[in-house]
Amino acid sequence: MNTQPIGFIDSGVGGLTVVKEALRQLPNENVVFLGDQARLPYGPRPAAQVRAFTWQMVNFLLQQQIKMLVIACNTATAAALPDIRQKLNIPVVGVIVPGSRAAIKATSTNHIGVIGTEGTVKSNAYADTIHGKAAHIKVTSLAAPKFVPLVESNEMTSPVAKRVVAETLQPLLHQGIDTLVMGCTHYPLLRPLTQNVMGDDVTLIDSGAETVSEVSMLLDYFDIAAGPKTQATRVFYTTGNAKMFDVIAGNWLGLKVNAQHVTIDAEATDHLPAAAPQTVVIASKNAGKVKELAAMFEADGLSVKSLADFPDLPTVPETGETFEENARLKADGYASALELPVVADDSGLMVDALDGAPGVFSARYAGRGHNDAANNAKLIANLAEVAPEQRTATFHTTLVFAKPNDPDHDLVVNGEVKGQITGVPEGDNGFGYDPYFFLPALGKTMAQLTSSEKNQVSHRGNAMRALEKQWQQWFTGKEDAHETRRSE
Ligand SMILES: O=c1nc[nH]c2c1ncn2[C@H]1C[C@H](O)[C@@H](COP(=O)(O)OP(=O)(O)OP(=O)(O)O)O1
Ligand SMILES: [Mg+2]
Repeated sequence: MNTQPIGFIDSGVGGLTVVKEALRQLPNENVVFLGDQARLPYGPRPAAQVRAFTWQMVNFLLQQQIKMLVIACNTATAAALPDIRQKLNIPVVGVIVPGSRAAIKATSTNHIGVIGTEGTVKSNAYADTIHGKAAHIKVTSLAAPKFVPLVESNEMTSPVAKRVVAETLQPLLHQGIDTLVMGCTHYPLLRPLTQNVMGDDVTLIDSGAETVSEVSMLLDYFDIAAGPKTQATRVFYTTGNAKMFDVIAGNWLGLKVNAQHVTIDAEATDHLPAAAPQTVVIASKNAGKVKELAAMFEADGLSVKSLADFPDLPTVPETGETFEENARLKADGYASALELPVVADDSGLMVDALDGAPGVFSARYAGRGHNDAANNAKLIANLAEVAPEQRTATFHTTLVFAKPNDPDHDLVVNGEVKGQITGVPEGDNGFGYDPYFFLPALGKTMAQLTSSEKNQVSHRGNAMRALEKQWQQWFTGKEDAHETRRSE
């Protein structure tokens, strides 16, 4: 008989779904739980950082003399389980193998769906585990990054939750999936909504609950179970707000919970970057711009969305008088509407002989509506009397990167390229004024360049290179105020 506690760790309250199952299946066991809510969510963080945070939690629980460790977090299991298991001399259990095993047992169509955080999906841990045991099974994985914030804000049953769950799960419907792994310990708190969307014929696998069966078996195997006479204790720690934790944990476990707030080794984590986004939304309706910016962001390893992915979003009007004002309006407006980090571009052509026109009015030079042909015709007409050597012009781009609801900390960069306006258009690539914008150094118009050649010399490419130097640091909140303050 061993009355030392079993330790559970998670990024937040999600691990409580595992604890709940442990209280049910193993009522004699003492339990100590640590949720790292101060640094939640783990899902979007780089694996190396998740590993570092997980080790800090482990070290905290080792001081509580735990006899077994349960990593009640899929993201942490995917990133850190092998390393931790190898270095500790107590049994260490993760959630991915038990969840995979249960899913294989449940499926009869041999098509399993997996929902998880970006980190878990990216690690491919479920697909690899399932295929390692049963290669013939098809696994379709989907990141559901919006689920964790819903649970942590105690929004499990709100209309917002209902809409988010329905929208997120849409891609998994009508594919023959008969088993869905809830591959994040937060997700069972959204189980009723999830079941409703997937339909009653789909078996939902609660990886956490399956994990407790494994814990139970290992307690017997190592002969370290607590005896029947134990007066079991349950101790809860959070690195975040203890009151909020008590509310969610109390409701979920049906217990009076009195969590203690703890700080775990914050000093050691100071140098670590906060989570950088893995997806950027390019807040533009111009397919030409989106294509160019997407190519550059994708080369940096980010996935890209554009406003075309959010067709119902109202258009943000460009009422500013400068490129920067308009780019800020678009970036701030769309970032708040989408609750996501976005990049906006405001750009245009400035012709010296026309005193900088069309400038910020480039898109509507010939009137409202985006008609490149009409804009170009007006440009050429206005330059009819201007000699070729006086047709010098500049393309300008202002890019603004914005976080949701934080317009005072936008990251603003500019890029330009100089050229000449030709009388005869050349080339079919690019968009807008490209066929008339001649680059003397290359002997070609912008429309005669491939998109990657254009990115190497263009105003947008130059702005993007300035952005690449700064955005990671800016995103993690350690930006240099000079680079981000309003430049007017
Ligand atoms: O590389 C370029 N090559 C050719 N033309 C370009 C370029 N870059 C901007 N332009 C022109 C197109 C448009 O006439 C105006 C931008 O207007 P601007 O409001 O920033 O963009 P937009 O309305 O087309 O899309 P959105 O506001 O949704 O990003 O300058
Ligand atoms: Mg526009």
